[in-house]
Amino acid sequence: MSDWSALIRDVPDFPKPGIMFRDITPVLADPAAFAAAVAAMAAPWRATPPDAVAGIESRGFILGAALALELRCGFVPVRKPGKLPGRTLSQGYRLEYGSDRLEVHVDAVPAGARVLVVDDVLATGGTLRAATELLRRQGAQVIGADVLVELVPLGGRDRWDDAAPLRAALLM
Ligand SMILES: O=P(O)(O)OC[C@H]1O[C@H](OP(=O)(O)OP(=O)(O)O)[C@H](O)[C@@H]1O
Ligand SMILES: Nc1ncnc2[nH]cnc12
Repeated sequence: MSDWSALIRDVPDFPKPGIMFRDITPVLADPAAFAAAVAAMAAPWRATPPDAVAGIESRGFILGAALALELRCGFVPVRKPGKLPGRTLSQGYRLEYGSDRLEVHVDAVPAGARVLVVDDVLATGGTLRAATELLRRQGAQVIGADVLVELVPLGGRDRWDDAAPLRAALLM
């Protein structure tokens, strides 16, 4: 299996001074590494796959869509404001280097559908928390969350604090 994690590149002071940015684009650019990374994310969910993967814009779209194909389920976009054409629900949040809002279509999934929330990086945890609350407000049953990389010192897992499991393919 490819050591995809060795391809993650550290970029200091991006997007702001003091932030060490973990850049996953070299993993995505390498076919064997990309496939191995998605397989690692899929492994915990293969036995009981979700009805849908909800990917968080924008890096969560790349991994979430690949994971949905791998797990043979649907894909739901959780988007930044003003991008979805239908009626939406909206939720504000703070992340490691700023604040933003997320939106989801009111009819994104049927009530009670089993949804897995997916993103590339768990940092302070605000993004994943907001996406999960938004999907629950929409009527989804969030069965868990799945990230490629968990930045352990930033404490996102404490913020998660949820009965649904949070899986990370790599701890840094
Ligand atoms: O755990 P947190 O502190 O909330 O941070 C994690 C979030 O930060 C990044 O998203 P960003 O908003 O930079 O968007 P992008 O995917 O469009 O680059 C990353 O893709 C996660 O979604
Ligand atoms: N340090 C970091 N590297 C990459 N993505 C991030 N999202 C939030 N913090 C991040």
